[in-house]
Amino acid sequence: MQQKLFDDDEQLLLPPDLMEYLPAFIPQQQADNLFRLLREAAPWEQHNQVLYEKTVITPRLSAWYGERRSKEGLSQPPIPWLPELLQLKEQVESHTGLNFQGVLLNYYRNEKDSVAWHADKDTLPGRKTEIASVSLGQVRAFDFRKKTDHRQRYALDLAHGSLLLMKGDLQLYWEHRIAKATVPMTGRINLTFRKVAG
Ligand SMILES: O=C(O)CCC(=O)C(=O)O
Ligand SMILES: [Fe+2]
Repeated sequence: MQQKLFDDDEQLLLPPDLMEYLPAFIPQQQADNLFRLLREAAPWEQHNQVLYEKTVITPRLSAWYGERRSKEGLSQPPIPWLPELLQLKEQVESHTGLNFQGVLLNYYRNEKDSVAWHADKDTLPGRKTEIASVSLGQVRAFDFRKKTDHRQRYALDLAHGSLLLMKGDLQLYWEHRIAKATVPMTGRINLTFRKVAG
């Protein structure tokens, strides 16, 4: 049976082997508290990225907890978890039956912040990439498109307190992004739980 992931007036029924979406994964109160805590306490950084040979500032802030790897794939010293994040990690793990060693946080401060089309590559050799993505704050549209046919393109609104599980061959054949918005928006924090260690 196909799982329904969009409103009745939207067409796409996403294959449940690629994505699962739970709009109210954590209670409102927990989502409110986490948003406030992380906005104040996370070690936010803004990075440079090379785009078409120009170095530009990444249009969002990011932070890590737990295990992580450098761009070159080298493991980095782990960053200690906050108790509230460990609790969320346990909720995600018990819901998904997966284990995650690290979490990448993105903070989109307003409508001008974004992440460009990409697929996530931090796959362990020989395994499918499974990424559990929790969203807090402002609802933003998550777009995804087929790498080989950009006309196959869909959008999903990621709600405050929601969980999106990306799995299977999604990272292999599809790209995703959070586009800049054309109307004013408040802050959104996204947490992507990742498998880092072996
Ligand atoms: O903010 C999001 O929902 C997506 C973030 C993302 O794609 C990433 O961190 O790789
Ligand atoms: Fe991503």
